[in-house]
Amino acid sequence: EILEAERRTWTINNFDIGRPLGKGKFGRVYLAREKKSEFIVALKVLFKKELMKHGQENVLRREIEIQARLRHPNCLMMYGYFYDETKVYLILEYAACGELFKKLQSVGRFPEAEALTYLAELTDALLHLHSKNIIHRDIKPENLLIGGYGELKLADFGWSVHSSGKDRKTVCGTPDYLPPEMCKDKLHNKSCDIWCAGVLLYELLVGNAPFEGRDHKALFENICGLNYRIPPFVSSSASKLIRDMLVINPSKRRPLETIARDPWVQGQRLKRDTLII
Ligand SMILES: Clc1ccc(CN2CCN(c3c(Br)cnc4[nH]c(-c5ccc(CN6CCOCC6)cc5)nc34)CC2)cc1
Repeated sequence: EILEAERRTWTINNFDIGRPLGKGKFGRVYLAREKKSEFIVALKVLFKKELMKHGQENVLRREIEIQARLRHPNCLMMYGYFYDETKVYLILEYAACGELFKKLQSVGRFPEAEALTYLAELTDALLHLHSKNIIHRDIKPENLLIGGYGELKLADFGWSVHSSGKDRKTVCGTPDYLPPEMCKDKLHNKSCDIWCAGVLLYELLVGNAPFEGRDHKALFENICGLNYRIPPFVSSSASKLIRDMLVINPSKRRPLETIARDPWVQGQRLKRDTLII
């Protein structure tokens, strides 16, 4: 019944508010329960004043319009939204196992099968977005959540955009993850998500991002010069996959379709049939 609620107007009184799940620049996310259905959600509360002060209104507008269109097991659902005079509220799916980067921090780096399972799930989510002509553009561990079955959930579509064929210009994303074309002349398209998925795979397997630099200039030089090393503990198959995605020329990057269908990747995928309590 929460889905039929899309047409309903929600207010904060429909929810019991639980513990805070995290704080962001423009607001907070709370665990919450819809009173009638007792359905558990994550309620993202954003302060209008803060959003206006930093000109983030259209980032939020895009996040809402894009997330409302997505229905995929590896994309965090948005069930609805509402606002009052000071705040905007997004009613989001609750990912029971938290944030991927927190898990990465606590384990250091993931075993290959787990890292490749996350990559395969991210690829499935990105193929869903690309099928709707949406580029995410800001893939990084901070924007990836883990659902109750341990599955990856792509979240935070604030920087996503419709890529209706013509290339985009807005520079966005996280410096470590920026593809070369976004560091240089800023024209980019869907293949920037392939680069970011490659940076993510590296970070999940190694524990830190491939490109570093004491400042943005040094970082961009390393990105555009493809200056990174893959440590010896990474298998040759995983190394080859990383090298096939971290390619300067966007059109030469390995297409996501072939990654999702790669027999070795499929063979590594963990089963996601046990709820993690
Ligand atoms: Cl405005 C803003 C405010 C905060 C943030 C940062 N996070 C963004 C993601 N948030 C969550 C969303 Br959206 C949806 N489902 C979630 N589920 C969780 C979550 C779930 C469980 C935990 C508890 N950990 C689970 C793993 O084991 C250790 C304990 C921690 C976080 N966070 C979110 C939490 C806050 C981003 C933007």
